[in-house]
Amino acid sequence: MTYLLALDQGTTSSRAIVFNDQGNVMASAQREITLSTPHAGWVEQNALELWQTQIGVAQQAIVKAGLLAQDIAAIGLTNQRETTIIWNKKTGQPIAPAIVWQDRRTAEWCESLRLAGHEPLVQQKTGLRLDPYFSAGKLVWLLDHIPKAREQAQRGELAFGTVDSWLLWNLTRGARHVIDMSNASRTLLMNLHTRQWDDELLELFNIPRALLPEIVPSGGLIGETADGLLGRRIPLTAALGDQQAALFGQSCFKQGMAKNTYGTGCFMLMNTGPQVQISQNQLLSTLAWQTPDQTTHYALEGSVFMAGAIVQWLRDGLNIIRDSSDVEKLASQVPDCDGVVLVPAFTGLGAPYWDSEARGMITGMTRGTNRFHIARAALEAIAFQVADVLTAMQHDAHGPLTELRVDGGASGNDMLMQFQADLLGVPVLRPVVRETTALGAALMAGLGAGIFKSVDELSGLWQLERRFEPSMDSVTRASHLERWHRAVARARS
Ligand SMILES: Nc1ncnc2c1ncn2[C@@H]1O[C@H](COP(=O)(O)OP(=O)(O)O)[C@@H](O)[C@H]1O
Ligand SMILES: O=P(O)(O)OC[C@H](O)CO
Repeated sequence: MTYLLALDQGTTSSRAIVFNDQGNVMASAQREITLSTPHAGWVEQNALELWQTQIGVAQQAIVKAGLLAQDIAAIGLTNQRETTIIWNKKTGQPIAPAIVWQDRRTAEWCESLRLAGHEPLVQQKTGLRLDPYFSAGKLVWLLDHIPKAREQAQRGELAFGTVDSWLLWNLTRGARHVIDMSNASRTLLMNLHTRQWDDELLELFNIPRALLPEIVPSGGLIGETADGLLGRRIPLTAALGDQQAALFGQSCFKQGMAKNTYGTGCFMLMNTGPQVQISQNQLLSTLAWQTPDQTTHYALEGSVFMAGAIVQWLRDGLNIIRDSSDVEKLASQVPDCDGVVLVPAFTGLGAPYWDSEARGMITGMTRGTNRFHIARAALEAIAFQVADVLTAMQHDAHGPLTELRVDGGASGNDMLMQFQADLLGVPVLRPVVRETTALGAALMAGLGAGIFKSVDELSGLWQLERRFEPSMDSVTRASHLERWHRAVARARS
């Protein structure tokens, strides 16, 4: 039997999963990550903790599977995207905490570039927007605020990377300073058409080129784990951003196929094939992956910042549930929200609104409103945001989607999935393996190591667990959406 190890460094935890070559989970290990918010709008993590937890769970997963390092044919890495780290090449020490994708400290930097009229050029080159979400602003912030960082960067003493770069640097003990193409496409610095760092953008943002990693394909030999880390050296044959990995793990290999991941946020990606398609409807264009045969796929993406995180807020902010999975029981105590709508604009709104100023709001409350209604409205809010993204995606795709594949922590919630299918009017398909992010990384690693000969060989591995059929009539659907859009308009004003 051949085994593949997926390393999945996410926002809330570091995970490692051992798969066999049929895509079945053999063993897994997971550790939570600390997140700190030292100022309003700031979100940071300790880069060393990301590395230490990730290597720790990798060792644990191999042991739990009853294997030795020599039994692992290859490693595939996948990660939270956009999160920005700069470290000293000599010491390997980060110069500051990692600035997490959710961090909004660079809102003013983005606004000034937007006011100067640069957004159309940036969008045409990168497929992205001038939003604090992406890495470039975070990188510039570090260069401008950490003493001596800019001079050191100019002298080539520092390295910039997203989480994949940082982990690959550590896994190879500094032998490789690289970034995979899908992660590079989230930095605001890679030209989506040439798949190279863009000199014009580097100049516009004043970023020294010496800081940047080498861009490598998502699948193919990147390097080997350093001696002593996991026992024997293991080939590192894949790296890709977690949402792109989930698209791959969902077997969305063909143009027009789409998935939505319900994690901390929600990320819907649709494969648009080998051509870049710049969105006309407030979505992002991104690189999905480049396989070892040099085939590149692109995707349209709708990123929603608050999804499962709303449920965490019910748990930690309102204390009305103990565990995230309790929300379904609470919400099903009432037949509907009784007019209550929750707009989860806690950190503004992502796609398709891109409004940093919008703030959270609960509308339609009466004396009869109770925690059951709030819990239900929280779940519905996840589905409403996804519906807005899907509408935009259908406009970009010039046609309706025929199905939506789903995964991520909150996709286990049957009530949410049924409401989602009802709102979309599209069947929602949940696979047996819901760890599709890790699966995607493992399968890509298998391709990179030559265990699988082509992507076609992988299509048969996807298995349906449950299909949610839409059952809501169109009048009810329209009235739900109308109430939601009215609430969104108020949260934005
Ligand atoms: N049954 C559930 N219903 C709704 N949300 C859930 C449920 N179970 C987990 N979640 C939410 O899913 C998120 C965790 O999903 P996961 O895919 O592990 O996230 P990430 O990859 O972003 O770390 C948490 O925000 C949690 O609140
Ligand atoms: O760690 P996750 O699963 O919340 O994913 C984060 C995304 O990659 C951010 O773009």
